[in-house]
Amino acid sequence: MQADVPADRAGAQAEAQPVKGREQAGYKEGTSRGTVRGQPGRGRQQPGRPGPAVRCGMRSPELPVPPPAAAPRARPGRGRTRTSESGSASLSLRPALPGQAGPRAGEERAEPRSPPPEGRRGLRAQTSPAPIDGTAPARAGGLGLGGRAGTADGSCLRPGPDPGKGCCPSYQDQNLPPTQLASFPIIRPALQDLASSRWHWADQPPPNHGRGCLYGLVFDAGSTHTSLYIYRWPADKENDTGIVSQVEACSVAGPGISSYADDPAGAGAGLKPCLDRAMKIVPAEQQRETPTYLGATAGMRLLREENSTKAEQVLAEVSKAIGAYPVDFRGARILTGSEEGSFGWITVNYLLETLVKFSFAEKWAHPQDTEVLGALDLGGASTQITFQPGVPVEDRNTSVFFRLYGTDYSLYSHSYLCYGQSQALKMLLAALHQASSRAQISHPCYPKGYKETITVAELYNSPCVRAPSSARPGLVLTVTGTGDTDTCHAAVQRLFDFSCGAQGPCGFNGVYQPPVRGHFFAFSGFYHSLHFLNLTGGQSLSLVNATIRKICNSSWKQVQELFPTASRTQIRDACTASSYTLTLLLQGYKFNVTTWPNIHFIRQVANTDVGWTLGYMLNLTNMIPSEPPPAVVGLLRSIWIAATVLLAIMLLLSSCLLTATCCQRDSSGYEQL
Ligand SMILES: O=c1ccn([C@@H]2O[C@H](COP(=O)(O)OP(=O)(O)O)[C@@H](O)[C@H]2O)c(=O)[nH]1
Repeated sequence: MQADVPADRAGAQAEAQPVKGREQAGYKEGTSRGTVRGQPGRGRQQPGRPGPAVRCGMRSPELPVPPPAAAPRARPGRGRTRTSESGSASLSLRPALPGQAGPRAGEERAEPRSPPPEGRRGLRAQTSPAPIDGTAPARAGGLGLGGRAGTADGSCLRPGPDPGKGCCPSYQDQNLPPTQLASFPIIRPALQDLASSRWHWADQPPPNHGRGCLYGLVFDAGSTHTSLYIYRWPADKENDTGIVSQVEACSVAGPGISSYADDPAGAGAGLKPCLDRAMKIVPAEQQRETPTYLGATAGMRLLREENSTKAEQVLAEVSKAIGAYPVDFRGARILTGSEEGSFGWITVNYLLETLVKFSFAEKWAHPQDTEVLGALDLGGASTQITFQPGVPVEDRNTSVFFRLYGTDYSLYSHSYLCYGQSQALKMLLAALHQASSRAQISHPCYPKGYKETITVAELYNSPCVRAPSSARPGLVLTVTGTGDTDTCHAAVQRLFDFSCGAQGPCGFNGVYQPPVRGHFFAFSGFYHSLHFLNLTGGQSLSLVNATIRKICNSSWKQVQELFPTASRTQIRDACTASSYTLTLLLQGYKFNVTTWPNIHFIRQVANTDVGWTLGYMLNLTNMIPSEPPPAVVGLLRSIWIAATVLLAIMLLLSSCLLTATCCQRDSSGYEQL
């Protein structure tokens, strides 16, 4: 793990070192192969609680290094790279303790270089209603997911008067046709069989029809905002599999919790409306057994770089606020970049059932013909790339191992701090300011005719940017848009160092990255920036380029007319954000015209938001075992037995055929063999 803070334009630089052999709550760094450990088979804990099965009824920082400047290349197999937040990781299932903060300064050490419905029998297949753009039609559920049903807002199709009760997916609700398969070739194999067979409950209604759900709550405390995700799954799980569906995503008013550094109590108070909402959804008698987590991401990683005390105070306040509710609160902590990327990868593949799925034999099985997907996450303060490269990951800091359902996954995962959208746009503005060295800034990515003012203090309020020593905090800067596509593109590119040198493949800023492989889901900021321009529907790279070019050449008046209902900030940033997204994907992560179609811009899968939170909860609640569930073992054994019997029959038949042939030849007067 390490961290880099942009040195010149970026401000501070820091590194965090892997902590060998130490296991943190929910995360283990180091080089050893690890697993997402579950307790397969009998005696396995039910999600969300220790002990016997629950019956119901009763979600280092590294700061960017300026490109050409001095970002030493990552050396495969060696130490640290800059601008990274990854680390060799293997996820454990040890939950965070209540109130426990995440990795602390010593654990994800930073050395600033410069200031700055059940998986139940009978369910053969299900799908979700026809998705809107950004939602993938998938078999609801993932590892053992049977499916889910829901509305666009994530609520139950038939919530009833009390949304907390009688809301487990029902047969009728889930007997829906798969749609838009063609849009997602990677998941087509998994879906086609389902399409042809029609989703249905195999033999009988679900045992828990209308009742028997467990709940889990995860706060995603991002740099720009906080959301509370309310998940639910059937209590009666079959063979270590289950269905987790998103009941609701409650958006917390205001900015991300890192913005409350000088008012920590405000961060806690802001969570209450969503906690109140959750208490209306989770039945009263189940609240105390509802596992509840808060995971903070890059915004808090940056705050911790700046002021670890303030970061701890914020975490303490949000913990206090959540702890005041009758839930099984299991801690508020700061995720490492590697965790953020890894849990996002788990979420994606869980939702698409690429890790294990319900087979025609009505058994949970490891899909033989399905490739796992990669995950591309663009937050406000960091961006993550996680995928299975198919070649050994040469840099231990970016390698992640998982053992899920008896299958080993060797992944590449890396997080670039400060290269989230908001911080990258801030770095761009700071770079433009420093290039102008006046109180007037010409912004080539802002529309021509657009004008705004910003103080030096506001511009340089992040460790990702470092104010020039001559700059007075109170100085008011005037930013004027010039709407110049080519100049914009060049300015965005200067945020990165794309050179890889002679030491092997890289992403950017000298960070090792094997060539991208397979299909990817791109979510969060990747989705939002392109969705705003209607470019998330599988458009060709040339069309995407042309559209962004057109937007970037538009005047302020023209873009306002184009997006009459969008906010001023959204319209202002349309060109910058989309240009940044494209540059990051193509030159940063090294996608090209051939691999571009393999990127699927997605917001939701089957009414569940794609992000790290679901994977986080699945891990911490032991819902993903490292070993195959008994059903899978059973299936493999059955296959072995069937294959043996078949071989015996074939040998017998061959022997009979040979004997018959010999006798026939003999009777025809041929020489005996
Ligand atoms: O409706 C939305 C919701 C989110 N976002 C973007 O999605 C990302 C969410 O990032 P988050 O706050 O989670 O930041 P992190 O802490 O993960 O870096 C940011 O780039 C937001 O600008 C957006 O553009 N529109």
